[in-house]
Amino acid sequence: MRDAVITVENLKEVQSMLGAVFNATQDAISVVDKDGIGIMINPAYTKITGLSEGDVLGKLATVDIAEGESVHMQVLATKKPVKGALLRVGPNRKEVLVNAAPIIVDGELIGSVGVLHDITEMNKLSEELRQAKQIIRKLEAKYTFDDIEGNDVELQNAVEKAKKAANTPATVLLMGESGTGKEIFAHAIHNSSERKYRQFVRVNCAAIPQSLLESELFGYEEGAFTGAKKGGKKGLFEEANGGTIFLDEIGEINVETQAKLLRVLQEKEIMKVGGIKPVSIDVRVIAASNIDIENAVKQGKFRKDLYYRINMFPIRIPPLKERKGDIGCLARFFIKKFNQEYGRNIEGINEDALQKLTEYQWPGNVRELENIIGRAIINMKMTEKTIQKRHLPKFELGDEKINAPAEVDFSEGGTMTLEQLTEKIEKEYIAHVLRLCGNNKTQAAKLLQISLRNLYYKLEKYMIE
Ligand SMILES: Nc1ncnc2c1ncn2[C@@H]1O[C@H](COP(=O)(O)OP(=O)(O)OP(=O)(O)O)[C@@H](O)[C@H]1O
Repeated sequence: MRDAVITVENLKEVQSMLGAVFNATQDAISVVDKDGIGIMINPAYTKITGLSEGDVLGKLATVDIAEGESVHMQVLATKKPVKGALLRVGPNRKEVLVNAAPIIVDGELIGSVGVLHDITEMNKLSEELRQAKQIIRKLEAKYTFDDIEGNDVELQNAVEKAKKAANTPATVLLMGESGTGKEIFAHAIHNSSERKYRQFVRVNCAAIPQSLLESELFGYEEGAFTGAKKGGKKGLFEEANGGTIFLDEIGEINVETQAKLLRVLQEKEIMKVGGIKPVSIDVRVIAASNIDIENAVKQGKFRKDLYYRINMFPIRIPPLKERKGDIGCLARFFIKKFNQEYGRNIEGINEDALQKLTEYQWPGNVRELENIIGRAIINMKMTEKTIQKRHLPKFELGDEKINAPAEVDFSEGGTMTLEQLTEKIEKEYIAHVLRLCGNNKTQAAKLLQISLRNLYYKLEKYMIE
């Protein structure tokens, strides 16, 4: 008898504790009986859904649903819990995340309990996050057509073509030597297209090792290969969904990945590595190449069908040596830019210096001219206001010999292994050749007689900028 009293007292205690939790929790709770008829709700339920006890108790579980399927009814039908269902409830169509579980007593189903979490705040925050990301993305694709300097007729034709392309969903192929401004064009096309508030993703196809390229571009499923991340990985195409993907150095993609890329362009869907279900995507592709892809097609290195696909809207950007008339305005443009960056007040460049710039062949194109102007300004005294010939650094191919052996100092003999010494010389020589080519990597690779991909590999290995 005494034991029974204690149990009853405990039961009361437990009951009032549960009641307190039930009433105090910020999440809405609703309980229905085995027939799906509402029997209990807590105050948070009314606060979130706007429905009072009178609206739901004694009524079928579907009464509070504005959009979606009743989770209570699913639980009662299956006797299994339901997790993470998204529903809209009540007259205000509040968006909630619902978890529900069956109530089973002595093996018998007697009802279902549901917990509804208000996700309006979470949605508001994710929307704010999305907008913040958009702004960052916009900053990422930072150039517009106004940033493309130059009056040359062929360059202006290219700009006009790019503006037209921007208004269409067409795949664009930008062709031009290294440093001619392909990336600025890609940014500008994206920024004046209807996708401008979405992601712009740049991929340097030559800088990603062949073995990783496919999984980087298309992603992979969990367990696709040894070392694959748990949960798999999104590919760059998926990252760019809704926006633009800029495939730089597209000529460097291997033939197998070319086949996959062709499929993406044709079917507008990607297949992850190790995946079985294609994923639909909506991405505008801008490809760029500084090699002659038509030639690569003839040599069997690039798929003809892919070439036709990407060559729908070809735009050729002329090298600087073909538009020397633009050197003056570009030089002045970069002076202005460096004045701001370095806090200087350089007023211009004189005729002699300009003449020297015009005589040069500019293998590194506009990028090289930008570097030369930057270095000239660094060479100038604070009191000097005009760039003169003597301020220009050595930049003519031929001023230094490409094959000049690197200076090797053996005084520290014995402190380096042969491998370390070989690497040291290799690093210096690559940096030297790159400088001579005005940072034109394609030309440097050609002179070094290594592939562009191998050059990228070595640049990363030796951390050469
Ligand atoms: N017409 C231009 N007006 C102003 N700046 C330019 C122009 N063309 C190129 N530049 C500048 O030159 C540099 C190189 O341009 P960009 O990176 O777009 O060249 P790229 O053709 O993509 O080179 P790569 O093939 O090596 O990637 C950038 O700093 C860019 O701002």
